Amino acid sequence: MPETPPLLATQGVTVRFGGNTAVDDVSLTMDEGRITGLIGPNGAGKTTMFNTITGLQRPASGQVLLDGDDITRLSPAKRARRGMARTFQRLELFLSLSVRDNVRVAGDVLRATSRKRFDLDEETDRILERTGLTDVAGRDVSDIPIGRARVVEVARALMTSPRVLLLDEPASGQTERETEAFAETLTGLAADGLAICLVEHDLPMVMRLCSTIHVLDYGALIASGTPREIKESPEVIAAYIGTEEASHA
Ligand SMILES: Nc1ncnc2c1ncn2[C@@H]1O[C@H](COP(=O)(O)OP(=O)(O)OP(=O)(O)O)[C@@H](O)[C@H]1O
Repeated sequence: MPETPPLLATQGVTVRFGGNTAVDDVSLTMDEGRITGLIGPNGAGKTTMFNTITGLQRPASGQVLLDGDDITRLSPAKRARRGMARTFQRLELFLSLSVRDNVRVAGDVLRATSRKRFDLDEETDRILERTGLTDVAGRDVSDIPIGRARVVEVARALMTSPRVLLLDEPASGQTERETEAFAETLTGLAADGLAICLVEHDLPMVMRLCSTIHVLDYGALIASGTPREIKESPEVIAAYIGTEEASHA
């Protein structure tokens, strides 16, 4: 029996900006039903990896595979249609719209551009409930704490019914309590089968939620493993965990 390929994989991905190698020969995987961490110091190449996986950045070499299919040349829109969704480090929300409308509009776009048929209001309510946003649904995004606005971004990404969800520093700006609730939401989403990839400087959160963690340093993958393996890796301690940077995490 042939082995089932990971839901998402990169193979030997290299990205260069002029003479600077931002990502250097990186191979990693993400599986359905799991939260995978992608960590490393500032400038290590995490966002560039997300951009390459979602199609915003063309790699100099290497492949991105979804279900084992090479999607390296597909546009971001085609990848989205195949089940990829992401959030950005900077909030990309409509500040003067309500939380509900910010989420609803993503479903509206999906209905207009795909053959998917669903009740938009029902689906919006379901996602708001799923992400714990029902209590602020009617408020303008500009009027809620930034930590909860980050969850609105996630809710919006969920409206496209993704199979892979890439989150770029989703907990930044969250209070401890918000992070606690958010972590529970992510665990629930993964339990439903979603593959989640988390770029996050909050190391305790990453260690608690992720089954596998990939560590980048200066563009190179220096370790991949369970939280325990990562915590004990001499390379990771030297490059990241042992540095002052990690003490801010
Ligand atoms: N569009 C670009 N043009 C030139 N260099 C870039 C570009 N985007 C990223 N870089 C460089 O590539 C390297 C990796 O950057 P990237 O933003 O992927 O790191 P990161 O791990 O996401 O960092 P952070 O934790 O600060 O978000 C850095 O040296 C960065 O300066």
